[in-house]
Amino acid sequence: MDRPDDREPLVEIEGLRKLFDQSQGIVDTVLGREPQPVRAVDGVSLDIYPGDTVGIAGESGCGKTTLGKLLVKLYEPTEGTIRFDGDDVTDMTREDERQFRKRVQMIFQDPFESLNPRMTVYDTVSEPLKINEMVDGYDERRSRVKQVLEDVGLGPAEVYLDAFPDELSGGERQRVAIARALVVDPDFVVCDEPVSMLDVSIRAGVLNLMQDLQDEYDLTYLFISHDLSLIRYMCDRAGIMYLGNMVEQGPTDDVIDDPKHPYTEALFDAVPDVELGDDRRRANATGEVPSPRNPPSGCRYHPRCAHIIPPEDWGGSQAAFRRAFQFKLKVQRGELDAEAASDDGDPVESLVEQGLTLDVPEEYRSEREIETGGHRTDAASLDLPSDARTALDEAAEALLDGDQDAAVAALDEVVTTPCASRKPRPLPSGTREVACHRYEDGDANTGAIGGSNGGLNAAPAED
Ligand SMILES: Nc1ncnc2c1ncn2[C@@H]1O[C@H](COP(=O)(O)OP(=O)(O)OP(=O)(O)O)[C@@H](O)[C@H]1O
Repeated sequence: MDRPDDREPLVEIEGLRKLFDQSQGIVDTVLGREPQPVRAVDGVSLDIYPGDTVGIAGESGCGKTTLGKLLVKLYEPTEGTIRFDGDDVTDMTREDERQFRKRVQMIFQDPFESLNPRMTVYDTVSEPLKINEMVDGYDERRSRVKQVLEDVGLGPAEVYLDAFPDELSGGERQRVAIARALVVDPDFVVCDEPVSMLDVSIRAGVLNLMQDLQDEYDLTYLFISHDLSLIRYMCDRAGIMYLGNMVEQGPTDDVIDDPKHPYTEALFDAVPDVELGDDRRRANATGEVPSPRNPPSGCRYHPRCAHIIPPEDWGGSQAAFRRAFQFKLKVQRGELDAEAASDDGDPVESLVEQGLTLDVPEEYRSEREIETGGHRTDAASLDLPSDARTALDEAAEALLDGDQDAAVAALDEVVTTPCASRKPRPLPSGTREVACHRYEDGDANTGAIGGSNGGLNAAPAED
């Protein structure tokens, strides 16, 4: 993979995991099920180089904030290592940890929550200096605080020193939070959605300020954001997370302009202000994000993936396989309505049609899908191979008999995917690293698992 240069990384993350134990819900308790931990971060590796701005993007709940908090040691990892400037962060002496806490800071999304309402701006910004015993005496401390306030655009500083947070605007409050982070002259700052709570009209000003401060204070940034246009604007490198995994990482422009992982493609499709145009709608995710307590086997993304890989002996197109796989998922989840189908002329046909329909979540719908209420209704024209069609019919008949297990068993021989059997390793592909079975031979168009593509090449993804 393309590396910025031959410098040593400032932050090295390897195999990082954070599982949160959660108390059981009532259903689990009644059914006597073992509580499942939330797999918030589940095997992330990433290097961050000095002076870089790295962006982490992904849907809500994919583990971005947890990753950020692990990096500043607000959480201890369940597994894996974080090295900062060569030192293992999880195994530090008290003195090393004191130094680390000075060198690494975090700016949070909500300046209303991150600032103590009972502390003045001076007290807020000077507190880290006192805790870290960094400057001698009141005069020096006051002059340092004033300098940082001016640096973050709160000048003249005298106007702000005695103000309380509720006397400030949202933008001013976030600048105070930035000043508090910078007053100890850190090397690495994790910025978790730093402008998302601010009025749109002032966001650019705060981001530009953060860019200026990066030069002035010689900072390395990790930006966490839903906002892909912000990631594009601020970050040299981008990492895309899905259900606790890093699915793709590399130079930001490459990741955005030529996404390789199907999830990255879907994510950019969903963002109107990254102007990709309709011809870039190469992949759409289907369904909702699964629970991180019980993530899918193999590739976490496979149940929603537009490029899911058919088995080697699949006789139809990839598009047809994807529909058949959606059918199987709906059978497994008990989502097919056999009762409604029974009222139709041909209940088997009706149930098969129901199962083959892709349900596209609102944020991913194209104009055509919005018109059809999020369903793609051209299931009848699919080139399903005859053995698959037979399996689907058998499954539908079993469902109509009320036998879900038999329905799943009917599909198990024919509708299988290598994507569900093994988790893909992040591997270099061009300028980046991609964790997708389609790239295990280096390029999506030259093969798939085992060297044969099972019909993958011949079949472009559905649009
Ligand atoms: N302290 C915690 N205890 C239990 N579960 C947690 C805790 N913190 C986060 N989680 C869970 O871990 C998963 C990842 O959460 P996280 O906040 O890291 O995601 P995120 O990508 O930052 O989401 P968002 O963009 O909504 O902030 C979620 O399912 C969340 O509910």
